[in-house]
Amino acid sequence: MVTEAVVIEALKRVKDRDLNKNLVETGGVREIKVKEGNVSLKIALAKTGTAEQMEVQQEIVNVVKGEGASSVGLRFEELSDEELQKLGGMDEPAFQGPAILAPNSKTTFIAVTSGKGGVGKSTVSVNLATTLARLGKKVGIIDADIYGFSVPDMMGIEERPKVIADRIYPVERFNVKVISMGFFVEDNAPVIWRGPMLGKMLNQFFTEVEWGELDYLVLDLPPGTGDVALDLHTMLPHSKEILVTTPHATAAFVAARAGTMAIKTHHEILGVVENMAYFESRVTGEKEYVFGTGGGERLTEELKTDLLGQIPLGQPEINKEDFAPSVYGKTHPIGQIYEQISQRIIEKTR
Ligand SMILES: Nc1ncnc2c1ncn2[C@@H]1O[C@H](COP(=O)(O)OP(=O)(O)OP(=O)(O)O)[C@@H](O)[C@H]1O
Repeated sequence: MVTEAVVIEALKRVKDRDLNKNLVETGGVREIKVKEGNVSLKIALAKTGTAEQMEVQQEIVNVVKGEGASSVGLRFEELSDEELQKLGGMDEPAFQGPAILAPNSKTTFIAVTSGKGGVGKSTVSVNLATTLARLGKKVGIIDADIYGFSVPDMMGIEERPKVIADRIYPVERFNVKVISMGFFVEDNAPVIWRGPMLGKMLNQFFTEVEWGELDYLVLDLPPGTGDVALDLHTMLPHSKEILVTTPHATAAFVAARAGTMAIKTHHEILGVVENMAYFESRVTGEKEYVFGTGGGERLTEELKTDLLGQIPLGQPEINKEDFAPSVYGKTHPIGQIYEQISQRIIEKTR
């Protein structure tokens, strides 16, 4: 005959899915009434209104009927916060993805974005990556600018990544591990990318590339607020953003839109880099504001963030032995500015 004691024993065989403990252990059996084979129960779970609740419900009915009950009535409620705390909180579902994306990953993701093309986003990405590495950090860069992958050329990379046993090994240059969409495209052919393809490609860069341990992974994103930027926001909820703009009012205005998306998706904006900020005459030292002034400042005000630095117009020295057309050396005045910006980034991401 079904009794209260029998029902309790049966409920020990049913687990609260979120706590991985049986309903008696969790204190979730709130009420048991047994009357002429009819059992009525009130059960508290960590979470209700979920698919797991439906499973638990079915399992309770099965085990109690298995003990001879002719009917089982059920009501549910949630365990209190204090009870949950005493039970050590809910079991986090085990992370399934690549190590670099795991919640305990030590890698800081820095997405470099701009509103408009041609403002120097790739140049800034490459130089931040190389100076962060120069300052002793373990750094990787993903050239995700599928409309204009330029990072390999800018860094003077001619080789391709090695593939060993289905794992992709990034190319190393100036102590930065580099992966670019350009490595996987034949003969610089134009590519028509559709949204889902872009997301897949990016996902592969996280799952199939052997990054090793990284302090920073810099992402050179396509300009604007398109598919890739959106995918990335979902894929990397903790990534931090740097916005690149020129001093021109229009560039700053468009960049603000990209920044607003970061805010909406709860991404921290590390700050703004104003590129092509001025031209400094080597002869007189006088500064000319060729593209106007104030774009970077206006953007920082709008997004309530910091101006990380202003980079003047200027080309790197050409070094024939170690050719990299867009990487400013340690002693170049612009290289020094990048070093200061990198130092600020390190401070802000400690
Ligand atoms: N501070 C600078 N001084 C002089 N030239 C610069 C500077 N910054 C960038 N450039 C040049 O401007 C051009 C555009 O730069 P870059 O490709 O980095 O821009 P981008 O915003 O990434 O463009 P896209 O979105 O089209 O890829 C390049 O030829 C680059 O060498």
